[in-house]
Amino acid sequence: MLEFRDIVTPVDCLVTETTTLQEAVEIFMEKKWNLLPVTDLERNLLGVFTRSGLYQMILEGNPLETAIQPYIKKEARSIRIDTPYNEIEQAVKTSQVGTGVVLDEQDKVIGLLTKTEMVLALLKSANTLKEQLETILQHSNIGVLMTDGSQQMIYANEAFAKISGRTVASIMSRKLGDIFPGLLNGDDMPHHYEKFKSILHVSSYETVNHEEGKILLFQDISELEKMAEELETVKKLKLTIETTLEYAYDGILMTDEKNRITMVSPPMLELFSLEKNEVLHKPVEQVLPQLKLGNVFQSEMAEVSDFNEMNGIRYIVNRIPIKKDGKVIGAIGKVMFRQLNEVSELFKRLQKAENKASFFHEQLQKSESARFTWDHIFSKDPYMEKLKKSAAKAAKGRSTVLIRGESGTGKELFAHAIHNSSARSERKFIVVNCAAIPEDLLESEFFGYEEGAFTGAKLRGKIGKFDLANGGTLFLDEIGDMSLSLQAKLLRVLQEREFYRVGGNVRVKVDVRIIAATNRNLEEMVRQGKFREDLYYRLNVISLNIPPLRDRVQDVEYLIMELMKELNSMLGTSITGIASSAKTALLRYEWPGNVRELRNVLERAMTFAEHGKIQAEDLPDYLLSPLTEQISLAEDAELGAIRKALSQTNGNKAKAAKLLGISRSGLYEKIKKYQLSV
Ligand SMILES: Nc1ncnc2c1ncn2[C@@H]1O[C@H](COP(=O)(O)OP(=O)(O)OP(=O)(O)O)[C@@H](O)[C@H]1O
Repeated sequence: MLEFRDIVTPVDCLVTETTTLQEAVEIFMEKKWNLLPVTDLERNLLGVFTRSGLYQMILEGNPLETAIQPYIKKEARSIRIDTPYNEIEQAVKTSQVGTGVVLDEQDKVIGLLTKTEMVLALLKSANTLKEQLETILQHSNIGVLMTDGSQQMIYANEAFAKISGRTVASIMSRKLGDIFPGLLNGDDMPHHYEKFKSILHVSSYETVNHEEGKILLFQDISELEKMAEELETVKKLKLTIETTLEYAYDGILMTDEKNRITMVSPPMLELFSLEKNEVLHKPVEQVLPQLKLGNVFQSEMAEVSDFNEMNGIRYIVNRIPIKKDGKVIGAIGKVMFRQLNEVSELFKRLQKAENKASFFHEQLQKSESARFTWDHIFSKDPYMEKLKKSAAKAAKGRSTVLIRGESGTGKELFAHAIHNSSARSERKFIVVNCAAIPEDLLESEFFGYEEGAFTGAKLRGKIGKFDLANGGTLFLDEIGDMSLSLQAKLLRVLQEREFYRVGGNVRVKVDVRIIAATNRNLEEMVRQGKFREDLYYRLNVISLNIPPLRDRVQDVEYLIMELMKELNSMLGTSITGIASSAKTALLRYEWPGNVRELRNVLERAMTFAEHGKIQAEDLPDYLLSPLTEQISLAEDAELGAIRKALSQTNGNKAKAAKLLGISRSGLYEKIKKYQLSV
């Protein structure tokens, strides 16, 4: 910007009232000025001595040593140096006089301002401006064309030459319409000029001849298009990442160079119970400090955390730095928890299976001895307590014991306890499940066989269960399933305390205590001729009838607690609680499979239970919508009466039907309807 100071001609000589004509002539000759400012000795302006004053002094014949004082013009035009430049420009344009005196801020004379100097200065500044503009235009990416009033090209820059594919020289000195026909369509609005892949801005200016010249600016948009394409690619990439995050199985979040969250996946929000708008653009340290994602900004290395826990869900964090040119510009935090749960669930199951295997291995070691005592038979039911007491008393003698009761009520448990509290507890306890052994093998199972007993077979002899149990106890489970012929042989052993091995003719003496068990109605079988009456009386010396679990209401709750303790040690679990909804379902259920079923249900639930408590959903579905729920009040009463009748008659359906006053087939129908296990 042009400064006023730059165009002032400094006055370096002192002209006062006493300056002589000679001195004045000499100064005029040297300085070529039109006037001399006249001051006092402090350079305060007193007036001006002009060239015409000088000529007048000479013409009037003043001698050269005459002082100029009488010819000084008092009304001198002066301008302060701090006057703004545009005001000066205006003042010079309108002033009648060609030269003004310039005063400094203290009104002392410092110089002169002439119109010539002003014009020269303006010309110089215009030139500078032109040069600056040309430099800008030459280096600009915008193509520039300029015409005069007759559309004659007067300027084209390199950028335009590049855009149009011509040289500057070939463009210049030609008419615009000749080389670029149709370039000016009369519309001055910026528009897309397809031929040069540019946006064209056309503007008009007034030439020195007052004609309308044109300035055309071409903005190359091929670069812009490339950037737009890149932007589109970036946008697509962002969308891909966002979609991936949306459906990611793990919790994932990304941060920028200031570790502020830029993207986050729904599982991450779900795990930490957060909303997207609570975390987005926030520093990770503020909203999810537990991820410790800031670590990777220091270490610049990916790392994996130890196990952490959130609301009982275990998770691990993968921290990954995002690097650009060796600098960390962000981080990715990946939280794995879903697979972990599955893996740890499988791991848990494996552990439980291993515990179970070792438990059964231990049990196997003890298989030929009675494992259970009275303490293993859990009950709070007064009748059961009485039953245990009488069984314990009976155990002391050597009489045969017959244990009755539905499947899973604990008959075998009683047999074990009887043996263990008998005088034979140190001897063997042998179990034979009469229903599980094929009919044709039962005899040899019981009595064994001699070597070579079977024709053609080079079989070595086999020791039978009676031999094995000698001195101890033989538990005959499911005695009601034994064939009549074997019943006869069994009866003989019981009576004579001796037997013959299969294929043998030597009498073998044995001292075996028999405990038999069945869930069948032996009396009915005797009546039907399916069970020998004499054997029935022989076995039924001491009879223990174990009531079903549904008739021992208080036992259900007690058994749940005791069995849970036992199962915990067997499965290696630490399930101690049970949700009330689950408990209600267990208490409401009818338990057709008795304690065995209850035990199985608990074992399954404890395998599935998380966080130390059995929930309703850990129970099998059939337990949650029990049949009883669908039974009306009247049916409820009917069911109760049938159960009572059956238990009073020891499961004898004929007697029970009589008691109920209905036909036997009617009773069978009801049993089917209520799915009673008898
Ligand atoms: N009172 C009880 N206390 C603890 N566990 C019991 C009790 N009654 C039964 N059980 C358990 O229930 C399961 C079935 O018991 P057990 O085998 O003695 O029944 P069972 O009447 O002999 O059955 P089945 O007639 O089908 O042979 C066993 O796991 C046993 O430990």
